[in-house]
Amino acid sequence: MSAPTPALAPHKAAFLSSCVTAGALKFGTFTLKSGRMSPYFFNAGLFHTASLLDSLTAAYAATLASSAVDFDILFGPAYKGIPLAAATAIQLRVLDDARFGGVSYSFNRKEAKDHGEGGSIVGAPLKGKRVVIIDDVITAGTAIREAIEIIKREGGTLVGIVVALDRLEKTPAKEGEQEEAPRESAIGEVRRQYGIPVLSILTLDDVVEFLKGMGTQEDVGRLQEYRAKYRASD
Ligand SMILES: O=P(O)(O)OC[C@H]1O[C@H](OP(=O)(O)OP(=O)(O)O)[C@H](O)[C@@H]1O
Ligand SMILES: O=C(O)c1cc(=O)[nH]c(=O)[nH]1
Repeated sequence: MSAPTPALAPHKAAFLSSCVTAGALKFGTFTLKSGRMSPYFFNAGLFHTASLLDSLTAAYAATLASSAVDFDILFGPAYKGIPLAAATAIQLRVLDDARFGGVSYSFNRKEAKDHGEGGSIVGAPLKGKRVVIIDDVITAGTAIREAIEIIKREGGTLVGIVVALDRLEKTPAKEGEQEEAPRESAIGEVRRQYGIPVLSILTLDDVVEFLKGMGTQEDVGRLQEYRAKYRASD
């Protein structure tokens, strides 16, 4: 294996290296939630050691802190968003206690609890609060739209979204649309529809650049082919 390509910003190359250490970025053939077949897959669940979770959530915190988004609560959609939101809240406080010491986290249950405290929200109540969603990946946008509905229903105001990876891919074809026709990404749709920033630590372009320095010709070729086929118009 050779060193990462110099075209990447150092913090992105460092994060990609920890993806490789965690085994969280895989190349092969994967079925996505949307049903699309992808030659790569990002599994945030594999950042499960203290040091890997530290490096992943430090990258979320740095991305959010360098933006102008003002917020009260980090919301992590079940399941993978849960540890990401909680650990990012700690990272933000470590980064700047005066600015972020009062930040809370919150998440949903996939099934509502019918005993004890009951309900489907754990952590900070969202009512009247400015909420940032912290999740791993947005592809077709199904998961993020569910999270947005929960925040609305609970009376919170969505002010931003941060994901680890922007796959830069167009939404699946709706009825009557041709699969090959140009379309916006789910991230682009959400940005436009809600007028909020959707930030990412990495994009597919970064993964391709990184792989050029680390991977096989075959994997690079398959990623480039996939990107050409599914790249969004925005
Ligand atoms: O944009 P989409 O097409 O919806 O796909 C992306 C989402 O799918 C996965 O979550 P999943 O619902 O599988 O839940 P998990 O966090 O429990 O793995 C992934 O963690 C993203 O959140
Ligand atoms: O689209 C998905 O389902 C998806 C893609 C990906 O790279 N990682 C993930 O957890 N889900």
